[in-house]
Amino acid sequence: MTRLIVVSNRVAMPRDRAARAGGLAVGVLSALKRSGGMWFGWSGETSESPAPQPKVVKSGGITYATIDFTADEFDAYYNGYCNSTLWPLLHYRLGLVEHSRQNQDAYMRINARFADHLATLVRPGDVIWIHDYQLMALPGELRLRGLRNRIGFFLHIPLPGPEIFCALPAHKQLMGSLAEADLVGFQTESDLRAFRDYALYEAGGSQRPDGAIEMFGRRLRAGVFPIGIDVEEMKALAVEAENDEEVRRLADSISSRQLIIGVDRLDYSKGILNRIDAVGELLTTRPDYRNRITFVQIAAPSRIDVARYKKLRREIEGCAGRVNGKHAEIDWVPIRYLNRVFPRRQLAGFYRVARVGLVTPLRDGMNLVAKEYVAAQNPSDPGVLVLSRFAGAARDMKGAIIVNPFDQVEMAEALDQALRMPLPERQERWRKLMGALQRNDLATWSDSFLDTLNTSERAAA
Ligand SMILES: O=P(O)(O)OC[C@H]1O[C@H](O[C@H]2O[C@H](CO)[C@@H](O)[C@H](O)[C@H]2O)[C@H](O)[C@@H](O)[C@@H]1O
Ligand SMILES: O=c1ccn([C@@H]2O[C@H](COP(=O)(O)OP(=O)(O)O)[C@@H](O)[C@H]2O)c(=O)[nH]1
Repeated sequence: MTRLIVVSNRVAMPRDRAARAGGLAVGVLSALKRSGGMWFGWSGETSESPAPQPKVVKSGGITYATIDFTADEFDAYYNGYCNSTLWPLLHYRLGLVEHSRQNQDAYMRINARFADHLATLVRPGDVIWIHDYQLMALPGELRLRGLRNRIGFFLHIPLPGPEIFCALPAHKQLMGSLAEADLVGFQTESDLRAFRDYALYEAGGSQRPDGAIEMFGRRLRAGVFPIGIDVEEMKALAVEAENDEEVRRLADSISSRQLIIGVDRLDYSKGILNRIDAVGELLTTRPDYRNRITFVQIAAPSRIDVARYKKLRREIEGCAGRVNGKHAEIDWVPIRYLNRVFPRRQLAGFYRVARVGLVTPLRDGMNLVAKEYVAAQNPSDPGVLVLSRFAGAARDMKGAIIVNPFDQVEMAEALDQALRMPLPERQERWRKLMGALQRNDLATWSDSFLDTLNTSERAAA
């Protein structure tokens, strides 16, 4: 049997799982639990002199192999190139992109170091599945070291068209590296189209009748594999959470009001400011909602050393404070803002108590929170999902109220519609959404990606 080697920047170690938020780790872990194998990546730690060999831990059929970065590498690679250059660029935010050659070099060096370690860990016949924008240079680095294994690459975040992507000075290096993979996977058709456009119109490549893409002298497959969730797990968590102390506290404190919930990493791609303004707009235009709703926004700290994230935190505090200041009454505040990470089992309970799940990113690869919210609902009294059209999740979640997160008025109207929605319509929409989640769950995502990878033709163009 072939062994699966998963490679991602972040590895969710068994001991610190509850402490970190992020859909990639949740998805990868659950895929590895099913197949067993090895997970290689960054430990999440920095040290002055990282050990020359990865630290290896075995648990539950998975071998975890992790390396540390130095503080300087963490700064230039993770805070710098990954999260101040690639992240804003790939989320269509050219105005936020910061670029420096030093950070680009650090990114290339870390990708090369990952390849050095993998070259010693990987056996012939292993299948390598690389995840996300932090490791776009890795397929090329692995080939440079002579590895002939099947390599798959999955991009969890959006890919903009070449008009935007080519602003990146290293666009050719990174796309040239992806071309060394056997399969490149995306969350949506729009991301795949952007990749194809790059191949055809920027790299002078072509598309073969069987769908394979040729560019930079290589032939590879590319496809859409939208990530899903473990629906049964989330359903069970939500039912169990009814007895959780924090969930009870939330439910008791809401009393007869209607709860609107937002759950995100604190990230500008998630549209938290626009969302708070939309709640303010609702209370301004429909004052009868005063004292009848509560909006709970959980914003889990993320990338806290990056300047733009620090600034956003201050902006959210200011924005929530303004809306509360304007609309609060002596015994009620409309917005409860929590700047911390909650374990998923508690989130499941919070989702179930909420009448509205407000998921309005300005741009998002998928957004697993939208899917978790739906799976956690009580079938006899389900809540309503209000979802941004710019989340990958919007592609197949047609039972949601779909909104443009840049349109505050439309969002306030959607909230009003959700809060007033009669039970039969809520149930009908929920059944439709659950159908979509079940047809395309986490197992479907990893199985279909790995099946396609294992059967893809492997040849240079
Ligand atoms: O590792 P961090 O810097 O702490 O960030 C957490 C993860 O955020 C991003 O998640 C993405 O993947 C999700 C699952 O496919 C998807 O639903 C979401 O839309 C994406 O934003 C990031 O892509 C990961 O690499 C990070 O680990
Ligand atoms: O306090 C929190 C906030 C979020 N999450 C989890 O983090 C993931 C976020 O994934 P999503 O795809 O929505 O966005 P990402 O953060 O990966 O961009 C979901 O599984 C959430 O349940 C969590 O465990 N605790």
